[in-house]
Formats: sequence, structure tokens, C-alpha cells
Amino acid sequence: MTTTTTTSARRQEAQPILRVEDLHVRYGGSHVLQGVSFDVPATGVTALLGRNGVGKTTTLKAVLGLAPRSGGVALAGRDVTRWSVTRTVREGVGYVPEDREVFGGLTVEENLRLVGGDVGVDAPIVGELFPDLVRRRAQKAGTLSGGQQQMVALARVLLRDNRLLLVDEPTKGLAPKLVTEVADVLARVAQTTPILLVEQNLPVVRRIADTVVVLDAGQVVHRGPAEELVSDPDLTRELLGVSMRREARQ
Ligand SMILES: Nc1ncnc2c1ncn2[C@@H]1O[C@H](COP(=O)(O)OP(=O)(O)OP(=O)(O)O)[C@@H](O)[C@H]1O
Repeated sequence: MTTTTTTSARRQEAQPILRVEDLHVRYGGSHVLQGVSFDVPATGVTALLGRNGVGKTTTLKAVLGLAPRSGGVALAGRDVTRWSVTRTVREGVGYVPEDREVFGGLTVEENLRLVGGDVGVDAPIVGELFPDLVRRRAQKAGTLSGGQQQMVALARVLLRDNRLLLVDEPTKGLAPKLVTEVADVLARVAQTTPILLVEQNLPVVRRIADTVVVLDAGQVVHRGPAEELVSDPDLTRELLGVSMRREARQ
């Protein structure tokens, strides 16, 4: 009896927050995802990697239901494949898309109140993770730098209760200092909420990812610990077409 309880507790502990099984996406005649399967553990950062155009963004969209999908998607063991996007978001899947999509004509405060209701910038998590946004609460979001806009996009999603975050290339186009700041914010968020992260910047992957999933031509070609991949220049070259420069690895 004791053994059964222990086994069941272990099984629960080991249950992934997200399970993707044999996921397919077709856009017209183009078969973009061709049977993608992977798990996202219930803790930490899982980085979804791959060369340009292999289907990383499409995978995030298919998990949410924003891309036409077939196959299995389970959130904490529940099959969500028939759920609407709205329901999936309400059930705790937060999405930060690649293009940031802040409302440029609205202030930082107004952008956050769109999802944060009465709280907005005054929410404790904003003060804790984004003090700069609190200072800039009255500034129009369209006049913020790319990095600051990324912080608004992240803060907006974090005002909800999330069980899983899908974050698409949050450091793209940012200056090195801001890349580090965004990575640090994500690392702190991941202490409480698992993240599936599309990221091209390998030093960021090394800094914050625990696990990696590599796509190529619409299929998973590698899964494993992040450190194993990023510390192996031959493997990164083979799978991603790039390798970590020596100075970036230090
Ligand atoms: N709405 C769409 N209609 C048709 N084709 C699409 C659509 N969205 C994406 N694709 C195609 O699907 C493929 C995968 O695109 P996706 O954006 O998922 O790749 P990615 O790995 O995220 O690329 P990148 O690293 O360049 O952002 C590409 O060939 C792209 O042109």
C-alpha cells in the first residue's frame, strides 16, 4: 500500500506541465510540424531551439490553438486539444508572442490595466520584477525602447495566474545589457512558473534553460539537458548551424 502511494506521488511529481504528442500543423500544402512530441517539465525553463523557419513559433501557436493542429496537447495531464484559445489562456497558459504587441498609444499603466484590472502597475509582481515600468507608468508604450516594451509584454502576462508560460524570442533585437535583464527576469519567473522558451541566443539558453528541445524540418531531433548541448560546439553546429563563441561561454 505504502509502495503504491509513494509510486503515485512520484508519478504526480514527475508529471510534465505540458505534453505534446505527434503534433502536426499544415498551412495549405505546407506540412510545417510533422509529428512533434516532447514534454515540458513542471519546473524551470525548457528552450525550444532550431534554425530559422523550422517551426518553433508554430509549435507555440499550436500548443495554444492559434495554429491549425492535429495530435495531442495535454496540460498537467488534461487533454486540451478541443479547448478554445480563450479557455487555454484562462486555464493558465500565458503567451508572450515574438512581436511584443504593446499598445503604443496607451501608457504603461493603461497597457497593464488592460489585463490587470484595478491593479496594473501597482501589482506587487510589477514592483518586484519591473521597477523601471513603475517609474515609467505614465509614459506612452510606443515611446519605450524595445527592451522596455518587452518588459511591458512580459509584465502584462504575469499579471494573470499562469501554470505555464510560452515565450517567443524575448531577447530578439535587444542590446546586450537588456538581453541580460530580460533573461534574469525570466529566470526569476521560472522559479515559480515553468517556461517554454523559443530563444536563438545561446548564451541566454546556457544562462537560464534547464532542458532543450531542438526542432529540424518540423520534427524533434534532439532533447536533453541544456548544458549538454551548449557546451558541445560540434553538437550546436550540427543541430543549430552555430556554435557558442568562446567568450560568450564564460
Ligand atoms: N500562417 C502561416 N501560413 C503559411 N505558412 C506559415 C504560416 N506561419 C508560418 N508559416 C511557415 O511555417 C514555417 C515555420 O515557421 P515558424 O515561424 O514556426 O518558424 P520558426 O522556427 O519560429 O522561425 P524563426 O526562427 O525564423 O522565427 C515557415 O516556413 C513559415 O514560412
